[in-house]
Amino acid sequence: MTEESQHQDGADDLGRRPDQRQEQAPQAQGLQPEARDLAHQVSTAWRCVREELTPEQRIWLNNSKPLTLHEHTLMVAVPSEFNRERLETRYREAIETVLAEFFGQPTKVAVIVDKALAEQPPGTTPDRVPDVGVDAPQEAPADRPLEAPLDVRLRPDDDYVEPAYTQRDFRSSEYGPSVDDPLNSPVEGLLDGMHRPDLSDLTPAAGTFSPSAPGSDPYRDGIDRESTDRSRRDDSRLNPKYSFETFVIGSSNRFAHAAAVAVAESPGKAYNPLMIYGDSGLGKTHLLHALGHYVRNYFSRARVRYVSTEELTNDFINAITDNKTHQFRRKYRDVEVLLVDDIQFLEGKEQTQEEFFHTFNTLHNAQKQIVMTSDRPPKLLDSLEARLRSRFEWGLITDIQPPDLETRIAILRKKAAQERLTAGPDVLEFIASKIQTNIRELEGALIRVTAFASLNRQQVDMGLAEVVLKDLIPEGGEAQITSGMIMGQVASYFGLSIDDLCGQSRTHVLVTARQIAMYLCRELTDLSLPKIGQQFGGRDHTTVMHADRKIRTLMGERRSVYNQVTELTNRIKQTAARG
Ligand SMILES: Nc1ncnc2c1ncn2[C@@H]1O[C@H](COP(=O)(O)OP(=O)(O)OP(=O)(O)O)[C@@H](O)[C@H]1O
Repeated sequence: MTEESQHQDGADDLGRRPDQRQEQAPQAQGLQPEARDLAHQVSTAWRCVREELTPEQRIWLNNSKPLTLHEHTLMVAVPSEFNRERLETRYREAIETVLAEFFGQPTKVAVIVDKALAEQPPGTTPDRVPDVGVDAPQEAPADRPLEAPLDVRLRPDDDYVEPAYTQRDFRSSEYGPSVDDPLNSPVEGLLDGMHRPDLSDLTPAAGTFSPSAPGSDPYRDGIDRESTDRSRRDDSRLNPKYSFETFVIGSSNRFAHAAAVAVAESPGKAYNPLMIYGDSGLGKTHLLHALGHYVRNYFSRARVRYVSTEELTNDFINAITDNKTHQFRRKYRDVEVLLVDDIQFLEGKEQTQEEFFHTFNTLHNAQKQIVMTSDRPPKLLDSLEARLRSRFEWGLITDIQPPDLETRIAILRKKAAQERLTAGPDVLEFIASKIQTNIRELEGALIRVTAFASLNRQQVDMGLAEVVLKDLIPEGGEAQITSGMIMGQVASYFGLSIDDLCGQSRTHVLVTARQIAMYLCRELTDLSLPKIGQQFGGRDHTTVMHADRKIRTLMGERRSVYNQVTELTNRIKQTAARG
């Protein structure tokens, strides 16, 4: 669904009815009409809020800036955590009442902190979206404060604006995990990729990255040291490569990213739960891990747990079988942040739903943060209990859409730099133009191209990229590929049976064939790691992850593996195309 797609009732994705869309912003220059319209709506809505609030309420809006409207949520930046808390706890209702009236339907307000706004004298921040070139109507001058609420800028908590992307931050035992703790020491890859991302015009609000002040860490005090240490010894199972620094922001994921940052800055306080939904391979898991890293790095004592829904279900089944439900509950309830991936897999699992319902309530009541991802918005999770679905809608729901061409190029550029792959801008653009809907496939294509060049000791140029991608993308578009197809083709290619692939034998040929099959399942299907593991004789998701990484590496090192993978990909795609 694109931003401008239409709903049956004629409203677009922003919830605007046709009559509302007629009210165009006057003479906005340099933007597409839709963007101008949106910019105008957002700034006018925020101006209405200002006008409707009482003077005491209004002073808390000084130096605020409306950013964007996404579905039924208006996102606004304010200069400090203090302002944000005020707006959220005291004035949210008043603001949302005005917004509902303005947009003609319930509209939420989502507040993030941009400390750069504090540098502007109160009243100078325009109530307009930050797009250059929007010729929004003149704003009414902001009210002068009756008292100076923004003196909060002088509080030590809010003074702290350490740049977020320095190695020192992550080594610092003050803001981050202790360096003595081997599990918490800076992780390989995290520091490698620790440059400021090239966000340029893709950045929503630089200030959203400012970490909270050390003194504002709600988890520094009051948490039993022993339980904290115990939990930090526990692996929170976050992939070090999935951080905010390595996440490229574009219009397709800007809101989801900003929401994730807002939650990471104030776990349990900002939006609870946060639900990120979207199709496969668009970065939901990446954002979930990034949020987890951020919390672990900046709230030194917060316990973060990441789990896929399939593992959660397996864990629960094991807990019942082994009579260990007590341990299960502690594992998932004694945390400050619970990250649950692919919650759609709870569908049809009634007992796990029941247990998760109680876990959710316990965490939510204790103001512990819950973040979930799904392939659909909660209201489309048909086979989920209504009480769970409605709880998933309590907080903030945001989607991720397929990235546009510029974002795809930026992702490839970042990936190439991260993995030290050499490919010119024309090649990156070519790959990005060919693969449009799945970022995992986009990355896979880059790896294929660079691996082929490395094996043949050739430059990565357009000719080479065309040859490699021609094999990868069959004429006539994508056909549905299943794990069964992949396993069948791999088994017959290596002269094995499917039982062999799923069995326990560890002969060299079998291990390679099994790993290639797992890699291809990851690359060519939407199956999650645990689901792939299940198909291969109930193996753990970490085995699949290992296979995926190993084959990616071997493809660049061994011609035989590269050829096998390429040949198999062709055969599988041809089989799928034949139906
Ligand atoms: N905006 C982005 N910037 C950089 N890399 C990205 C971005 N979005 C996705 N990726 C990369 O694309 C790959 C797939 O992303 P991820 O696994 O997070 O997708 P997903 O939406 O969770 O998919 P699934 O639903 O299949 O689990 C990952 O390697 C991730 O790092």
